[in-house]
Amino acid sequence: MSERIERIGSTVIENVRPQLDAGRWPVKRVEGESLTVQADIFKEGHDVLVAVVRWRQSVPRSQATEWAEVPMSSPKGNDLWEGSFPLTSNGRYEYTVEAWPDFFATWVTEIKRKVDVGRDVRSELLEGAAMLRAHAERARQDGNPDDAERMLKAATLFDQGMSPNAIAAAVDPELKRVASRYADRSVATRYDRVLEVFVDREKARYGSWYEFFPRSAPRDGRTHGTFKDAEKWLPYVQSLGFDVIYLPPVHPIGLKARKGKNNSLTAGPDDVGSPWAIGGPEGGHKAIHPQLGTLEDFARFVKEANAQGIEIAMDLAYQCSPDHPYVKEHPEWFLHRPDGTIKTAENPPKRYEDIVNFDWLGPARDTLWPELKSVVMHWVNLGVRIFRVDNPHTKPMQFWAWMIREVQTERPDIIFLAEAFTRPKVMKALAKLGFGQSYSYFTWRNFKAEMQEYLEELTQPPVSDYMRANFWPNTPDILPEFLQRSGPGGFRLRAAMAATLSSVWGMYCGYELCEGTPVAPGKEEYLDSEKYELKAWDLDRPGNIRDYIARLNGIRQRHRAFQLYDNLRFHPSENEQVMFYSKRTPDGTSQVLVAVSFDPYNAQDSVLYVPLEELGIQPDETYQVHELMTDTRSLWQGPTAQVRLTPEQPAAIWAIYRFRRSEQAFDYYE
Ligand SMILES: O=P(O)(O)O[C@H]1O[C@H](CO)[C@@H](O[C@H]2O[C@H](CO)[C@@H](O)[C@H](O)[C@H]2O)[C@H](O)[C@H]1O
Repeated sequence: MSERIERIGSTVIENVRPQLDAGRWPVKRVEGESLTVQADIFKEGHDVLVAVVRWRQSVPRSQATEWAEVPMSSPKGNDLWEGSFPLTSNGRYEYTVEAWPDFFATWVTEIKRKVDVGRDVRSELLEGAAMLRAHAERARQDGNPDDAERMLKAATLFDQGMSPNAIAAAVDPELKRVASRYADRSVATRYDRVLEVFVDREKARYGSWYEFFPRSAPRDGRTHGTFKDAEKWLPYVQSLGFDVIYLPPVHPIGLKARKGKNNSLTAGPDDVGSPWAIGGPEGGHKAIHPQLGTLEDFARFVKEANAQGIEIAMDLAYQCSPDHPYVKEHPEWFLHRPDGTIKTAENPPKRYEDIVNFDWLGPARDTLWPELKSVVMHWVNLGVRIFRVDNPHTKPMQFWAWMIREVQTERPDIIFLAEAFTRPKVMKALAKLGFGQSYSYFTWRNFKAEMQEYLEELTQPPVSDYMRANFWPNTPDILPEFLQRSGPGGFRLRAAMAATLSSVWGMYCGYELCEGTPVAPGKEEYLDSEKYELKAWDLDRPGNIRDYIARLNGIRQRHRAFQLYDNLRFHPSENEQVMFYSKRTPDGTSQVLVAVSFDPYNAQDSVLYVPLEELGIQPDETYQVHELMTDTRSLWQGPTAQVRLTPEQPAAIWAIYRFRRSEQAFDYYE
């Protein structure tokens, strides 16, 4: 028989899920969750089947465990089986499925039927006795003599022929349970793949990001900031409720081909250059820009931020200014033109004249790749645990797959965010191969139907099994057209959407000030972009929406439903300008409803259809809602509610409280 046919086994295990691309990549979960594994399992005939999920933790190696098993069940009896195992800690786990026929249990089922219709079962009892002796032998070998004894006693009784005692023993559920432990697993089928799940720490799923340029920290637009200046921003960022600070590159910046203000190709003597043009005489990817400080200053900044409950996400831009030490020391790492010059980089239609690219798959990759991994580990050793990876889609997939797996095998707590705005399949492939978070098209979804359709795709399996979209209403590269015309109402509503639709969101400094002037009509770049100059940020600027942002983040912190990613459900709202959705924790202890307007200019009214059944509310039940943006409470009853949203309050966020009858009185719970 061919190996292929052999592998089917007598018990068939098919359609094991979750699994990604035939098991090529791990699915993703977060520590504290469990993984529910499902499979279609069946066998010819009517044998009773037993199935288990086999699992073990494989990374970190210091916590690797032996294979363990959890039972699977098929509650509906339709050959669909499932079982769950706990993902208690950050790392990589393996799992597979095994199933086998339990012949003794089958025998019990059959003998019951025969006895019920008065058949002579003497011969069947002898078969049962033989089976129990084989089971007893396995029990003895496993070191369980008591179980062996119990089965042998029943076998002796069966040998003595048909008696009320023998029949009673044959159908005794306890005997069946004991025997089942020693079923003959040499006939088991094991699913022919070992699958993986990568279990991130919670920060991969829930976080509120704030981006700022530390070199602008003094806020006068003239003085180059240091990490010590940036430390002074920590209380500000904290007051807005953010818990991750993402810093654009903090390395020395090249002089050759340095860009000037507003992306000009000629820089003046005082121009600071784009921080993504990494590398100068002072060092490259492992060095700190001398005007920002020293490595020690950086490490201190990270420590101070951590002490204030904020993690630092570092930019990982694998590219070099022509002045980078690598260019001189390792010319073999770069892509050269036929005339011998090194090629400059681009992300069409954008051109990056101040940087050059590595020759990713060239003959020197065996030294290049380990060096690039060592860049990550260098910063990890200084306390960084999150990396925002610049333009990963312009580098080969196999490099990322290798690099992320290598890093996370040593340090599973490291999280990588893919800054890839490109074709959907490419973005998904990056997520599959290991990026724990991804940028998304949220930034450009301006209408209800397209937003709902996109979110439904992102937050449901199979995509939610491997991709977590981090929603950014702006970045230093992107001032969306919508915000250029919307006024503060638009800034409020886009922030409310980002912060309540996804459990991970972020914004770039200036958003809270409603900064919305483009470099030119029809362009998405900011005028006087901070990418090329120091900025004088007046954080108290009139018309700012700091309180609004802080309130949104505070709600996210207090209401756990917002901290989960795949729990978003849309519900009908009669007005096309108003989107209505809910989020709840699986145990129902946190449940929220959100209505948000797409109109930054006018008030919008809508009738909302409350998903009473999903929220566990009876049709005639009165429940309390607490609108969290305005801190107002109301009593609702029935399947509809009315909302008015305005540019000042474009989102309503309700926590739901149900009345519970206690012995003394009614009290309510979330
Ligand atoms: O290409 P993306 O739109 O994904 O943008 C990211 O990568 C760019 C290249 O690193 C980066 O561009 C900035 O740095 C370049 C190199 O110094 C410079 O030539 C560009 O003008 C500047 O915008 C961009 O900021 C980053 O988000």
